[in-house]
Amino acid sequence: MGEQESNNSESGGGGGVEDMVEGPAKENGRAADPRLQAISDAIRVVPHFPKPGIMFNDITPLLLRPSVFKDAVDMFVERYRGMGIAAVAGIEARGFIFGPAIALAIGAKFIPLRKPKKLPGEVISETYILEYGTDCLEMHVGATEPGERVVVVDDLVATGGTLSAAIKLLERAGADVVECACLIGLPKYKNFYKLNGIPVYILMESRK
Ligand SMILES: O=P(O)(O)OC[C@H]1O[C@H](OP(=O)(O)OP(=O)(O)O)[C@H](O)[C@@H]1O
Ligand SMILES: Nc1ncnc2[nH]cnc12
Repeated sequence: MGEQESNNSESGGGGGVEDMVEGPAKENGRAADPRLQAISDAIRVVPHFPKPGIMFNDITPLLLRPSVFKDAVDMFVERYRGMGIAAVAGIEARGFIFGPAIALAIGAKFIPLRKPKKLPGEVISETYILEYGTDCLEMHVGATEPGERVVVVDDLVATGGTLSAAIKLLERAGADVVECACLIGLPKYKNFYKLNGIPVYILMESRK
């Protein structure tokens, strides 16, 4: 089993606030999408989890409300349907909750980007720095073909390190990463995203 590794601890290079796509709350100056309030209300902010000082955005209450969960998925489906997206790449673990539903609805395949030593086949790897530690993502060799249009899905972007690692994995395999999509963006980091020029679309900023 081969493994190719690359380290993005110096951040992805390029990027910055211009990579941020305004979410539906502000898009084109229109009124906020009426579904957003219930989505926002269903996200619980837990102080000091998993470490002191971290305000943890917990999406599990949203999953307990099927109509609100569906609205969140639908908002991404409405954005990406008809855009020639061949694959949705979901980031373990919480990108696995939203990504497959979006992929099925737009007729795309789903690519799991997993934490180390979970995928049984040949993988490529990227290490990255988190708000509260370091981690690594892996993807099966052959999961995507050169030139395929891919959207990366996760629940939340904080520093952008995880999305940056995902973009690098996909681009190393020749994919055309169109956009990253998250429910939540942490505003304290939004000027610092390093995502190699790939836009990040968020439904909302964290309330705290
Ligand atoms: O923008 P960043 O600073 O990289 O942080 C965002 C990432 O952190 C969280 O996952 P986490 O690493 O906690 O893993 P988990 O979903 O397995 O709990 C979240 O689901 C994102 O994947
Ligand atoms: N504040 C936060 N809440 C939930 N997930 C996170 N991942 C990184 N920072 C996070």
